[in-house]
Amino acid sequence: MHSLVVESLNTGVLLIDTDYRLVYYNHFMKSHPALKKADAVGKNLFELFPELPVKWMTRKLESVVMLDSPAFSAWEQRQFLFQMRHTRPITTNSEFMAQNIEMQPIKSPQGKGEIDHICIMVEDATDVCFYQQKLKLTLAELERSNRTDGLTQIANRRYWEERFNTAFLSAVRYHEELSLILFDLDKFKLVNDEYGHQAGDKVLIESAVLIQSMLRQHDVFGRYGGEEFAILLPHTGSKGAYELAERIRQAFESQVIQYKSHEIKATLSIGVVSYHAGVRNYDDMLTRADMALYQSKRSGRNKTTIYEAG
Ligand SMILES: Nc1nc2c(ncn2[C@@H]2O[C@H](COP(=O)(O)OP(=O)(O)OP(=O)(O)O)[C@@H](O)[C@H]2O)c(=O)[nH]1
Repeated sequence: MHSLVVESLNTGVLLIDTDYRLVYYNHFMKSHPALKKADAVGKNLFELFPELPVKWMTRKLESVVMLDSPAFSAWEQRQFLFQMRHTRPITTNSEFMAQNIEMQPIKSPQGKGEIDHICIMVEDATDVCFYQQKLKLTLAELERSNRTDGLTQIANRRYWEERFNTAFLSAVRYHEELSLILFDLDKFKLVNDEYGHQAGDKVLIESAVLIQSMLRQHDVFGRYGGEEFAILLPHTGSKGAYELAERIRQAFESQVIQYKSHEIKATLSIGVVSYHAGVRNYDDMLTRADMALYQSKRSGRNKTTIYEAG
């Protein structure tokens, strides 16, 4: 009767002796290729299952016998010990069953009161593993979309400001160089009025792609407002920032955006500011970049102005 119950379990059960020879395995374990043949009983565990991590598992099994206490292996650390295909109708990142394993010391009734066997239980954790992976991916995607501007797919204002704040504190603390480029599309209202809002959107999207391609990995490019963008340049002084701003302005000026039968051209007005002792705080730096940008607009647009103190 007992063996019938163990046979029908939806958990794998293996019984081995203290020389690691297989004594018994239940029906669940028969889906393992090594146990498909009838002559597995009596064979050494590690010969039967070459996928087992011998050193690690021997240590575990020794401790089960020596300490008379169970040992475990969770799928989070080792996805499986026994390489068995899972039978779930779901797509996971592995064709193999995720397993939680428990190794229990056994004193057989006919023995001398010492531990003479170890029972290894194999629980199928594929479902949990699958849903955890899915949750992890969903959370990562949520985090990404929380910091991304929906139209241009670059950093949104909140995330950009967060990064700017951190970079600013680091520049103050470690006396690092830090620059900021703020820019705004010129007469963008006319683009919308002349070609429609969708055309305007396309200009914003393609402009973001063009500019992103000109930046370094550590630069943080964000959409600051409607047609206003900001680039944070860590470890960059005013000369480097100005040169990059000019490169961007010129590339932008030469860019032609195709929308239906229209060829749309646009220009940028840019303000550049670099961190130096006179800058009191984060807002101060932004205000100065904004003043430089305004100066570019006032002096005819399609210009780069670097903020000069005084
Ligand atoms: N298509 C589109 N237009 C936007 C978006 N966000 C802001 N705008 C438009 O950008 C225009 C900004 O206009 P203004 O602030 O007057 O500035 P401007 O026309 O660029 O003129 P200057 O900045 O003075 O050169 C407005 O028409 C907004 O509707 C957007 O996501 N998509």
